Amino acid sequence: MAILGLGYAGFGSDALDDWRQFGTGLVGLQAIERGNSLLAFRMDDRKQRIVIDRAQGEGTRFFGWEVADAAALDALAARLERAGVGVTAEPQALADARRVRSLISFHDPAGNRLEAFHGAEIDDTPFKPGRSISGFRTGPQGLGHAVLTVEHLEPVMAFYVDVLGFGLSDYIEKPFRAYFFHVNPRHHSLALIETGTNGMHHLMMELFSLDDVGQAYDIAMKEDRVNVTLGRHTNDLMTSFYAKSPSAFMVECGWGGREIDPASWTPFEMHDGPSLWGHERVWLSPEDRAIAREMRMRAAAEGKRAPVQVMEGNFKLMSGTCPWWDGVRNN
Ligand SMILES: Cc1ccc(O)c(O)c1CC[C@@H]1C(=O)CC[C@]2(C)C(=O)CC[C@@H]12
Ligand SMILES: [Fe+2]
Repeated sequence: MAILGLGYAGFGSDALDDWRQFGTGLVGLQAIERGNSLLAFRMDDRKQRIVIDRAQGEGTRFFGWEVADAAALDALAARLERAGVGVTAEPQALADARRVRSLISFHDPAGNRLEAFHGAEIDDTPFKPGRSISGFRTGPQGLGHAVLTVEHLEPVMAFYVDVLGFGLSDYIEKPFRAYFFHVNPRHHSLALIETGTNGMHHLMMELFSLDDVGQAYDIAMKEDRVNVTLGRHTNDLMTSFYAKSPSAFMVECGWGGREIDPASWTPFEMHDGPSLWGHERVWLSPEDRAIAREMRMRAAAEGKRAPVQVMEGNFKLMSGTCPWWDGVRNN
């Protein structure tokens, strides 16, 4: 598959001070100041993973999809052009700003700006988290996942699957439509929810330790930023909560997501709802929260739970396959 992962993401926003505080103090990102207009965040050994740009309007966004090398980037550009998608070869100045060797840009059918790049720059100073956390699970799984809302699912899905080569992981048809797509062992790097409006729903970042998420939850509670309570998803088995970010989308802080084997994966329809437990939407009426809770508890009484192997996968990571772990642990 040409696309290896979600390498970076960027958002237009005026709220740089709020984003700095939110990113470092709640999520645990490392803030890098890039002049008056740009705030960059590191998550790992790369120079930047997320950028907030004051020069772009609130609501603008771009996603950086990673490919292996210059040949893969050329092949992807040719494939897009054959599919009738307009492709821009971006100048070196933008590649420098993105901290990559080279990139192209294009749009998905929902109007999201996509970039494809190779050669992410590695920083020569170790990642230094904004608060004491164990670190982010990135590497071959990319920065996390992005979830977009779309007016109509079909054309957007066709683009990601047929043109970009994303694989369908699973999907919900009722009571809403949501489709989950992978490009590597991360269960999904992209998901689409059909809401009738094209927009940004949330960005998920995965931490190495459940305590990192629990401690973020305490901070989010204190700052009144919890929008969806702590819970665990039925499909990627991620334990997470959703915080209100300073922009009009949520940030999901997660832990313990499963790995899949893209070569042997068969997509399926999810019939048991989005969560094994928790994930109450705080904006719902008490009555609607209770209805959703009843549904979860019925499934729980029937023994719905995650397999224990997921835990073993994470213990393996904790014994030192993460290159930036040692530098981070005692900060
Ligand atoms: C279903 C699901 C599995 C794994 C994820 O990382 C993930 O974000 C989701 C989405 C969960 C769910 C949804 O699909 C519809 C809108 C929901 C209810 C929210 O507003 C928060 C959780 C969202
Ligand atoms: Fe998510």
